[in-house]
Amino acid sequence: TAPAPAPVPARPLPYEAIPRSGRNAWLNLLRFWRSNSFQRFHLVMQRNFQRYGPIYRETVGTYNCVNVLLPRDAAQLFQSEGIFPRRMGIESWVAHRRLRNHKCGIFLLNGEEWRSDRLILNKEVISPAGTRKFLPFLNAVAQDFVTLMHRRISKNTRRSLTIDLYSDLFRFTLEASSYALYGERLGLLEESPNAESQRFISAVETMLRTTLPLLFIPPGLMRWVNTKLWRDHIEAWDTIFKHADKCIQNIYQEFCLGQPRKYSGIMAELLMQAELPLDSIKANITEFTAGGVDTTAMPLLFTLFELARNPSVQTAIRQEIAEAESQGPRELSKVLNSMPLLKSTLKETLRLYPVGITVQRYPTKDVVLQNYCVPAGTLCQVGLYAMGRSPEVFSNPERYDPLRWLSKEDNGFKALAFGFGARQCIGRRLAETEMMLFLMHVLRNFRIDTVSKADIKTVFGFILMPEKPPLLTFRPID
Ligand code: HEC
Ligand SMILES: C[C@@H](NS(C)(=O)=O)c1cncc(N2C(=O)c3ccc(Cl)cc3C2(C)C)c1
Repeated sequence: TAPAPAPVPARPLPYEAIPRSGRNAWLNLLRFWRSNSFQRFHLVMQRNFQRYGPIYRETVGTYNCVNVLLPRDAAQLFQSEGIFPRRMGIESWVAHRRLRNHKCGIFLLNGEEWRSDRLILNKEVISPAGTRKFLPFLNAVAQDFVTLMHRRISKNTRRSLTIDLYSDLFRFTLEASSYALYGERLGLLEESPNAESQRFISAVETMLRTTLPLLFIPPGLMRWVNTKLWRDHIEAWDTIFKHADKCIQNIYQEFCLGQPRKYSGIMAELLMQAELPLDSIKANITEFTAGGVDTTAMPLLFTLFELARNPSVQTAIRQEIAEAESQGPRELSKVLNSMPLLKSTLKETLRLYPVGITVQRYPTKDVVLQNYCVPAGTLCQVGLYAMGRSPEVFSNPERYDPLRWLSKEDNGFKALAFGFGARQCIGRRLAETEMMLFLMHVLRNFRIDTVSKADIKTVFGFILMPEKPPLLTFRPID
């Protein structure tokens, strides 16, 4: 009998046929606004995927977007992103820059402007050579964090400390990223951290929190709809820029007095290279300063919690750290590269708790997603939170199991927490290194326990965060 004819690929269905969530865009916005669904945006997306399948269209106000969650559709978006990949802009941020006559950093730039800044910044911020230079700075801060915890515990009659680590983690990530960026210690891990830096940390939190409701309002409207929200947003931005400007001034003075002989951070390298004008360096360094706090603190909190409620994983990592140390003193980057389980633990945390809950792109050519034709220029986004918890993508998705990343299974386009391609997170290496060094030193010195083993509820406040920070117990390991 003749072989069965090859299956003819079904002609892609038209764009209009893509399942849609909710009919009326403005009704959706109202519903969202009233029920404050912005904070549960990641859960709304997850429910929509369960209801409509692996692709659906969403219109909330002026925002129209095609949502996908399968790795192969993420790969399709990567294939069609072009050489100037683009995400949805953040009007309220751009509006502040215009109001204060500041340049934008690469997060807000697009096209040729984005690409020329990005290629210059890559060399100091994300390249292996750049990472090796700032790695020792991050290590020093991670060690100081352990010293701080020992000091606190020694004050206790009990040989343990049960604490809400939230604010300490922000101090750690700001101290570490500022040291890598400016080559200068803020002293946040001392007994009495200085008030100005505390103000900066809370300004970043206020800015992120007020960004959320402003995301969905057309730019012109936002000033009138809710003046308090807008005023708080601008005030927080001004505090952020004032702090970054002070740090930049300090290093700029020193730089003018004579070029530092040894490496003294990313900012100094950019000044010496003189490939970027000073106002572009300032705009980007400000983004990195503010973008390096909450984004890295949250995954550390989630990791410590998961290791506390998965003690066997915690023990296995401690074993891996001991083995890495037993191979004698080596360059730190080599030590980190010999801890695959620790690196997979970060991937596992970011699978269940992705800091950025989506990756967005505007395809530059028509693309077929789930056999639907999506025209070029349509905003598309990969639902990272939903992907990370989808049984179609990960077996036993609710299980915290870092070993899943070490199996020979094809994990292509499944670890997207830092995005993909030329426009992926430029802070990726800084964040990964900072988190690995922190966990290496903390796990080598303390056993982590948690009071409650119940799942942490998450809220979306421009970044994914815990609704209530978990209480963690630190017990020194003699
Ligand atoms: C030091 C700064 C810094 C840190 C730390 C940082 N980011 Fe980013 N991230 C950026 C910047 C800047 C961009 C925009 C890059 C661009 O548009 O070229 C970005 C973009 C992203 C994107 C979008 C990528 C894409 O393909 O569109 C994701 C996702 C992301 N970051 C995730 C993370 C996660 C997860 C962490 C921490 C665990 C993190 N970031 C920490 C600076 C940082
Ligand atoms: C959470 C995630 N959102 S995303 C990029 O995936 O949509 C994200 C990932 N990496 C970095 C950030 N940043 C911040 O937090 C932030 C604050 C203030 C400024 Cl001036 C600049 C930033 C950036 C965009 C760097 C945010």
